[in-house]
Amino acid sequence: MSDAIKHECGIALLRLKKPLDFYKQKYGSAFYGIQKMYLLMEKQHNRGQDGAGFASIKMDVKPGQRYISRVRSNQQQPIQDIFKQINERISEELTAHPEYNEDTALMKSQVPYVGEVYLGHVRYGTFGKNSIESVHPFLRQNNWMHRNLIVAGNFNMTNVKELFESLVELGQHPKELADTVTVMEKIGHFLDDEVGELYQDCKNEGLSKEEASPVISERLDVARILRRASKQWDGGYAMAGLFGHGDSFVFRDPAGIRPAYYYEDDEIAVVASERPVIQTTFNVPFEEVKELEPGHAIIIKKDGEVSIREIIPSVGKKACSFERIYFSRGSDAEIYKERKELGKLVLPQVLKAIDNDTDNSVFSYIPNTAETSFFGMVEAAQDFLNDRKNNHILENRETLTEETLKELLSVKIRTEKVAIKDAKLRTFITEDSSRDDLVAHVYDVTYGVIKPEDNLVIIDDSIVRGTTLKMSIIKMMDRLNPKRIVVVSSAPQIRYPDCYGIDMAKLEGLVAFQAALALHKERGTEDIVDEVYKKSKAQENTPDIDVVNYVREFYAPFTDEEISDKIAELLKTEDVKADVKVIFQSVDNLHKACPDNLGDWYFTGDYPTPGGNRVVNRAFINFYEGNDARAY
Ligand SMILES: NC(=O)CC[C@H](N)C(=O)O
Repeated sequence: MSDAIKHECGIALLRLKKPLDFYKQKYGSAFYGIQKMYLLMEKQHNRGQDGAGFASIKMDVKPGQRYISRVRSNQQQPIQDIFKQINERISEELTAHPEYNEDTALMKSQVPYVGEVYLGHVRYGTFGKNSIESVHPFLRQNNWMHRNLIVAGNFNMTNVKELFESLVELGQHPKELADTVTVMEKIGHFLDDEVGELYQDCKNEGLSKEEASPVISERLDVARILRRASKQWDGGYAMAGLFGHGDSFVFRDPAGIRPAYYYEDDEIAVVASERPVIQTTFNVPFEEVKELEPGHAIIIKKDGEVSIREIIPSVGKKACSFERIYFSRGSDAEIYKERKELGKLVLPQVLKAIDNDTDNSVFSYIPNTAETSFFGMVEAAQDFLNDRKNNHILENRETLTEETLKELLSVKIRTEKVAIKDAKLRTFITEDSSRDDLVAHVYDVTYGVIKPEDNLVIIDDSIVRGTTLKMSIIKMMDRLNPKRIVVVSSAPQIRYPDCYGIDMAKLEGLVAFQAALALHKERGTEDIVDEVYKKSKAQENTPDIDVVNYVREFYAPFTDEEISDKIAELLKTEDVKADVKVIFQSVDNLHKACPDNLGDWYFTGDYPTPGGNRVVNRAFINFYEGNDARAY
């Protein structure tokens, strides 16, 4: 990915089902859980680097003992930072009290972070700022154990403002507008309600208040709380939560937009945003890590019982395809295959752009996420070349000599590592032209591998704004003097904003949008732009369910190729000598390659929740009115 998009978040929930001593005996450490959490989080660091947080719960402690620990950071290396803090704190205790090492129960009662239930989070914000207050997990404290709630999520709701207002209507006074607080308070409200009802039952059964507490924990119906809390949620989410007494859950939205995977055996239950993270941390095979179904929650009760419950009926799975294209680590067995397939499926268009001249073409990629699709593209190019060789041999069967055959077989697909990502260069000079020169050097190139008659084919996983392509990559490639630069996107054109957890909420930033706008200007069809605005404006107060995505009409007059060609024009600065072409995957091929992740709203405008249409509507109004704001 050459464009930096802040996106995603990662969650990790771990429940140790056995007493801590078990892990000490079997794995040699009472810190087993903390170490595994470190791995689960570090191996998801791709999902969030603005902040990281960790919370743990000790079960069955005596009144007066601390049982919830939490640490959060928004420092440069947030995961490292929180584990450094945890480590220092634990070391302090153990240095002062070496006897804890011998007694796990004592250690648990005295040393922070040592517990049975853990929740970790890595964050890229999609709402609000990057202050430490916005870093998950969020904590809602209470003197009743089961009313304590800790929440972290990979999510974005399209209707946070309405959710916030409905809390106010309930008589609440939320102390922040952070979306996570809003969601947490919703759960908290119904938790309180549930506890109230259960207490009434206990009272009717003749239990004292003290006796009622553990019974309430046991009977707490987490699925019911989630069902009631999520009634008005419109968005993509994998919400994770812990209750003070030890119950925990992860709940996935009814379209399965955000991912969640889990694994369970008799020692642990674990949930994470990506499958291979669980595979590698606990050394379990692919098949044993399950995907949480859309609209379902995994609920882990304090007694260790794990259940998968339907919370909201699924509206049809529309899992985010961007997870497959770019966000998730490519070490997932399926994702790896899918990315290769994306590279393979885009090749016919590439061949067209280079007039089938593979002999005078060098294939390369933008590091690192496009590497896998590059392998797929090259394998397909090799197949193409082999076919050509076959045909040639069959046609010239009579005249072939050993020498000509040898020569023929020596022809290969030329692949090179051309683009190199350099360390972030600080733009210390603010004067425009010097700054542009520095920006150009964000990528560097390998010299000496391109001939002047060559096509240089370079694949990227996707093109969002195109800024780095324009300001750096294409300029640097041009220094190698190729005849033509073909930029290939393994994903289709990004035309619409995201509102489900990727921070891509403004239309005017998208290069496909800029291209369509330029085409309207060029062809004098700006009345369509005005028309789309008028229609958008007219439905500003329409209920979400009835809002129509009129932004489609903005793109409708143009073919995909016309937009691609215009993008190429926009990305080619005056100084660039080579011919520049840009190629995008088709949406059909995307679905072919990633058949289980059909969520494609950023490419097609088909939003899987009603709130999506409101967001795209608002995004267009924002663009037209020059309002530089997120559309949710
Ligand atoms: N990327 C995400 O999932 C972000 C989570 C949440 N919306 C936040 O901004 O904190």
